[in-house]
Amino acid sequence: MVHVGIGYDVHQLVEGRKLILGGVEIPHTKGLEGHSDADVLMHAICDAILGAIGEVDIGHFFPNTDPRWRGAPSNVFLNEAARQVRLRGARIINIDATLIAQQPKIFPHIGQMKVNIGAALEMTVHKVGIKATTNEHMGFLGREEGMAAMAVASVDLPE
Ligand SMILES: Nc1ccn([C@@H]2O[C@H](COP(=O)(O)O)[C@@H](O)[C@H]2O)c(=O)n1
Ligand SMILES: C[C@@]1(CO)OP(=O)(O)OP(=O)(O)OC[C@H]1O
Repeated sequence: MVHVGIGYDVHQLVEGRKLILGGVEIPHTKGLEGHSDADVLMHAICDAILGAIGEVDIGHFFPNTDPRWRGAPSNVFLNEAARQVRLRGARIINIDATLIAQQPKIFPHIGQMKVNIGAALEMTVHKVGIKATTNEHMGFLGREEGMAAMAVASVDLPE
C-alpha cells in the first residue's frame, strides 16, 4: 500500500554560519541557524519520510538539546529515516521537495543535492525531485530572514 507523508521546515539566516542545503555547502553571505548543520531541505525530507510511516518528527528522534547532534551533518537524520522505513519492510518510492530561498541561486547545485540525498536514502537520483523558488521578495523569506523547505515522500508500506 502506498503511503504519503509531508514535511516542512524553516531556519533563520544569520551571519557567521555556513549555508548547507541538500548536503552542499553553497557560498553565500549568510548561513542557516540551527543545532545541527541546519540543512532545511534535508530536514523537510526527513519529516516527510517519517510522516509516511506514521512516525514522530525529526525533533523526537534527534532532540536539539542533545549535544550529539550539535553541528551534525543532516544526512545522518536521513540515514535514520531510511532505516526506520527498512525496519518496517517498506521502501521509499519517491521524494519531492521545494526549497524557498530568495537568494542565492540554487539551480546550479541541484544535481549534487540529488546525489547526496539519494546516497543518504539509498535511492536512485531520478526518484528524488528538488526544486527551488524565490518568495518574490514578500514576507520573511522574501526579506532573506530565513529559508524554508517543503517535501513529500511516498512509501510502499506492507499492510
Ligand atoms: N533560490 C532560488 C530560487 C529560484 N531558483 C530558480 O529560479 C527560477 C525562478 O524563480 P522564481 O521564484 O522567480 O519563479 C526557478 O524556477 C528556479 O529554477 C533558484 O535556482 N534558486
Ligand atoms: C535537527 C535538530 C537536531 O539537531 O536540530 P536543528 O538543526 O535545530 O533543526 P530543526 O529543523 O529545528 O529540527 C530538529 C532538531 O532536533
